[in-house]
Amino acid sequence: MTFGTVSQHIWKRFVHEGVLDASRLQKRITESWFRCKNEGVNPHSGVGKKVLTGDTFDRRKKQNALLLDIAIPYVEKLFEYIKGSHSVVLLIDPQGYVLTMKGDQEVLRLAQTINFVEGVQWTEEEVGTNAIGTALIIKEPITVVGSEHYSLASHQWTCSAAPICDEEGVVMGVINVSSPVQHHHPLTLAAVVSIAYAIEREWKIREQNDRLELIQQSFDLLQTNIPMVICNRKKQIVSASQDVRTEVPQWEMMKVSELQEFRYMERSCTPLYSHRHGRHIGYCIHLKYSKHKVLTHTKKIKESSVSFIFPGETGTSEAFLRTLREVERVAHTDANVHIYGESGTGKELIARAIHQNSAYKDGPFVAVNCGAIPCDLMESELFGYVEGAFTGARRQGHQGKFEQANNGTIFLDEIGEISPSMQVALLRVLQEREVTPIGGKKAIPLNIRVITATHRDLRQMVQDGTFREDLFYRLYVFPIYVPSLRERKEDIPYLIRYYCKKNHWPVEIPDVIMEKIIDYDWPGNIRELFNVLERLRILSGGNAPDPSLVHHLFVHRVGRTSVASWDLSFAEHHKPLTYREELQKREIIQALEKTGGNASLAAKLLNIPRSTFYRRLQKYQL
Ligand SMILES: Nc1ncnc2c1ncn2[C@@H]1O[C@H](COP(=O)(O)OP(=O)(O)OP(=O)(O)O)[C@@H](O)[C@H]1O
Repeated sequence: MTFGTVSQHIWKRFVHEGVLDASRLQKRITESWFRCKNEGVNPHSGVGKKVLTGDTFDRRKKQNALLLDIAIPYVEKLFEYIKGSHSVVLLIDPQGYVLTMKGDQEVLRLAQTINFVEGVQWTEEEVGTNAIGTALIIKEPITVVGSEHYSLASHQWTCSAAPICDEEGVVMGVINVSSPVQHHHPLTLAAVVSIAYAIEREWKIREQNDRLELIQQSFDLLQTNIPMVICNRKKQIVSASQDVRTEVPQWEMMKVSELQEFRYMERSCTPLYSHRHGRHIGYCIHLKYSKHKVLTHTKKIKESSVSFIFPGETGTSEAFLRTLREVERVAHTDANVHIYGESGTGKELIARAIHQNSAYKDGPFVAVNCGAIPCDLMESELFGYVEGAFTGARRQGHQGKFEQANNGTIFLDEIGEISPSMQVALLRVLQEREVTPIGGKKAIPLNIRVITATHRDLRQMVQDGTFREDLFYRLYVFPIYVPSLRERKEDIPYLIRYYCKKNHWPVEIPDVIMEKIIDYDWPGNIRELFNVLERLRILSGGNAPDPSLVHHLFVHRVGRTSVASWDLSFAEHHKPLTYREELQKREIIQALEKTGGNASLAAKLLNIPRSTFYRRLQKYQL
């Protein structure tokens, strides 16, 4: 039997054999099916399991009072016009709970048979691909028809949903219309999109009105001799006392937590309610001024009552904070994460942050640079080998990276560089969640979080046929973009302070150098910035850098930007070497010179294994 665009045959092949001809399915549905498979959603069920009732449901409705207040009249209006068309209209909260449901009686009864009722949580994780849950993840409107649903229980249904977002793109809820599949109407999606848009506009007007009221209330609340701010519900500042306004030039709509950078700490926080409608609209926050600036290597970010550890400098740019919010969202799940962004932007640090904030945090974090391992060594590096597996194998065998990372996280950097045969082997390990060392007979079960990264466009590689599509969907479950330093220039002063503190170099960078640094394009991103600082520190002999050093730093012109002479190599390859790496490179060149270019002898001379020597040759492009 065929419903909508997908035949049951395609669905069956995917759920039973994992085989999918993606050209037969729309992209969003394909991606969602892979997500469901990875999450272990049961394709043969799909009946609602988590249903809130009584007090718990009332509490949830209270939490979403504003959404309900704005959206209910639209839900009712829509229902008035689609009554008798065998449909139900639903309003859903950001966590996927159905807050209200209006519909034709016979359809409500049918919905009850799969527990599609008020209070149920209707997310991808609970019931598989469906318009509501999938719209919540992709933040786009979507229609899901018949067998496009991942789980069997919804195969008789067609659903169209549109997310309701605030001005910053945060999902506030979802509006959805569902019908038995034989009553599918192609224009339903247009209707839900229009309703979502109308709700968003009204939401915006209400927020503006609440903001005006907060400003009015602040006339009475703000006292000139006490530092304090008035904020909206998201703790963004709408009004501030005179001293805060003077000390913090960009205070307007800044998050209260960011005031820490200006030495203001939160002392007390009182909720404020509207005199017009009585709902909670914001906070009055008393501050205290600290003598010392708060600067930590490990920052705790408090956002919407979830705490999150980041082992580096966060800065204040929206671009990077957006990335951190994604990290925070995905860290506690099991989803495979793919991190992409230019070289040196901090992809490995992001991977570490995910590990440290996940359930695997007590296990190992094993990073593997797939681009640095020669093709023929890759399999033994990743999967290990047993004693006597091949000529030249170590006596006691070798534990592979997957096994080393068991119960923790494996970070496969430069995943785009692995060979086609390795892609097949990796896919097998990911599918079966076990690894068999070369020459071994026993498979080792894996309980592991997999994070991958690349500076290349993996999607393009799939289109070009150089990266397997099935492996791509396994790895690309939750992509995270790390912005380049050019996109977050306001973070540069924070990163400089971070570097100085970490290297016990308590100096002020002269304005003239700071300006040059901020002006520069940073093709090698944070790695290049730290490299430049390291040079600056060495040239200054550990003292405060002299402004005249600016001329020594920027002497040659390469391409469109000026770079220092010692930076020519990385400007060309877009990947700067650290000071240690440069020493290592020099040692290798000297050893090769001494041995007349004989690699084995050079490796012996340096007292390192030949495989390491070859890896370094490749790394330094010698
Ligand atoms: N937010 C940050 N705070 C402090 N240090 C950072 C930050 N981001 C990156 N770094 C530092 O910059 C350097 C490069 O970072 P990292 O190796 O994570 O980048 P990458 O994107 O993985 O690079 P590649 O693509 O070349 O592997 C490292 O020394 C790292 O510690």
